[in-house]
Amino acid sequence: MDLISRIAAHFRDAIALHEQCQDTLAGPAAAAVDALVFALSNDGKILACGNGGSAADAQHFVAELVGRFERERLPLAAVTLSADTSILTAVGNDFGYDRIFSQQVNALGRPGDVLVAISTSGNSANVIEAIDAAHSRDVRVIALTGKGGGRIGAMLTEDDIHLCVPHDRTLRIQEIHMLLLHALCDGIDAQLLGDL
Ligand SMILES: O=C(CO)[C@@H](O)[C@H](O)[C@H](O)[C@H](O)COP(=O)(O)O
Ligand SMILES: [Zn+2]
Repeated sequence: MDLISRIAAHFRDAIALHEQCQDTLAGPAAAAVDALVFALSNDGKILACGNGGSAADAQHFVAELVGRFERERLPLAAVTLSADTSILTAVGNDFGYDRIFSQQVNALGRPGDVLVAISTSGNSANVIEAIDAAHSRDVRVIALTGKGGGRIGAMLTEDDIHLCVPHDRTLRIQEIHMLLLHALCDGIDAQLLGDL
């Protein structure tokens, strides 16, 4: 396949997946907005984590909550668990990589908080341990996954919210995850500030 056809195929595949997700994920994403707004309006905070590209997505999402999205508003309480290199290296070095997020959930998580846990495979051990820690601390979980949800899909409770992208390629799943995270920011602002 020549390079232009190869790139065009990315667009075609992404368009088809976006259309599919428009039908299946808008409802669960609206429930996620309600959960986030409820937490933020009741002194709760948002913790977000993921590995690799999902670490960048978590950071991107939190920056838009603490800073701003499209409109000026009060800063919102949110922390990225995948951004502090000293914590990540100390906990990873002393206790193991699987504990890098759960240690922070145990340090920071309080009942009424929300953990936004991002894993395209649904199988990253450190994200799984973070969700376990969230459950033990009455922190609600919003999980963004793909590939059928993996072990994370199987461990979520009725109180949690699962946004599972129906695709097997990490890059496509990440593209929808970022759209979802922007939709969550937009929904939060619409609830707090009114429709644009
Ligand atoms: O961004 C990418 C691939 O697009 C990679 O950095 C990717 O995020 C990493 O391989 C992650 O370790 C994958 O973890 P996960 O999404 O399965 O939890
Ligand atoms: Zn990537």
